[in-house]
Amino acid sequence: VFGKMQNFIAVKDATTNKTYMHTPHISGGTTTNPNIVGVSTYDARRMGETPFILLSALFGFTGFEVETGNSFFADPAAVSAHTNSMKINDYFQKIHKRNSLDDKGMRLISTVHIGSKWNNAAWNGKQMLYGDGDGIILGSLAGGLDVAGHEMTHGVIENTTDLIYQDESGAINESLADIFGAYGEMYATGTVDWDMGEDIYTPNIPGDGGLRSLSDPTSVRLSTTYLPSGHYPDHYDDRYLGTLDRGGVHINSSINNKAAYLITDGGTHYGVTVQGIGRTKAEKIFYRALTLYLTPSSGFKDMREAAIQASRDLYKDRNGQPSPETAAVIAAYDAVGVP
Ligand SMILES: CC(C)[C@H](Cc1cn(Cc2ccc(C(=O)O)cc2)nn1)C(=O)N[C@@H](CCCCN)C(=O)O
Ligand SMILES: [Ca+2]
Ligand SMILES: [Zn+2]
Repeated sequence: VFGKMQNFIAVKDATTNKTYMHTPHISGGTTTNPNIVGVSTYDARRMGETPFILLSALFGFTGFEVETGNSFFADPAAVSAHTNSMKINDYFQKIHKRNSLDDKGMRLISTVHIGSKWNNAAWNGKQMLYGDGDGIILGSLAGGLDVAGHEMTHGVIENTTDLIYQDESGAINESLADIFGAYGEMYATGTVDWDMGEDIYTPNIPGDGGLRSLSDPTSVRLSTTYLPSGHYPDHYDDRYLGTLDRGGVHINSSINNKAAYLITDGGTHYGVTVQGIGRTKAEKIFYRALTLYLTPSSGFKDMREAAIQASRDLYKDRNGQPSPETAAVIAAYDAVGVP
């Protein structure tokens, strides 16, 4: 689960005489202009999410130096957060030619051990935060490569379309975070996996999937944080219309997640058959839709139109007929009932 020891540099801070992890990471980019993206990982020493985010906003606090000491075994949560951020950055660099989260080479900052047994991870507008989990429902969230991808994609979204984190635009924001979290993990591991957080979910129960499923959202019970019961929806007609979870941003995201799954791997859903086009095409369509066509208030219908237009740009219609790629996008959004 935890990142293996990687060749990161343990930097000794002369003043505190403590070492912490810092990696001037050369990632991707062109041979003539390698983009050096700094990577720094810190320890919150169980400071709660709220006080941490407050200190971060007020003083730019990032946490304390990671105690690596001279022991060979550094803090595994810190190692995982550190190396996972590098892997996801490589994904955006190599696949989408994006130079870090802001496309300007911004430093990748992670802080681990947020809160006490905190069953969550978050993006605070500036960096990734990881809880240790309670060891029952979740293990250390830094161990999830798709979790890092999810949080870092929030950073990409904030630096591109900045979808309003509420109701339908919030659900699209959440969905794109799950989608690029999944794509980034699949790219880095070379294996297909449509679960979110499977590496950290119920650490004592192997093989029971993750917190959310992109391939079959209804197969996972809704997490108690967002709704007391029920399942994630896989059709627009079943979308949540209440006020919990900022209007169901982590609930209705599953509708667009299902569409992305169908576009990528294909399938028949509520009687509509989609011929999948594979991740290498689907990820380009979603990235282009996010960066060129979506706006902050975009909802599901806009997401459908943006994906169709992005696909048409990349995979031209032929004699008036949509390409197989565009046909897949249209069929997938038909299948999940987005008009
Ligand atoms: C990225 C992903 C691993 C994480 C998943 C997550 C974690 N939680 C808390 C949680 C976990 C497990 C349960 C359960 O009963 O089984 C309930 C709630 N709810 N969702 C997640 O989705 N976090 C949110 C955090 C939102 C902001 C937190 N203030 C996000 O990044 O959007
Ligand atoms: Ca996964
Ligand atoms: Zn999220």
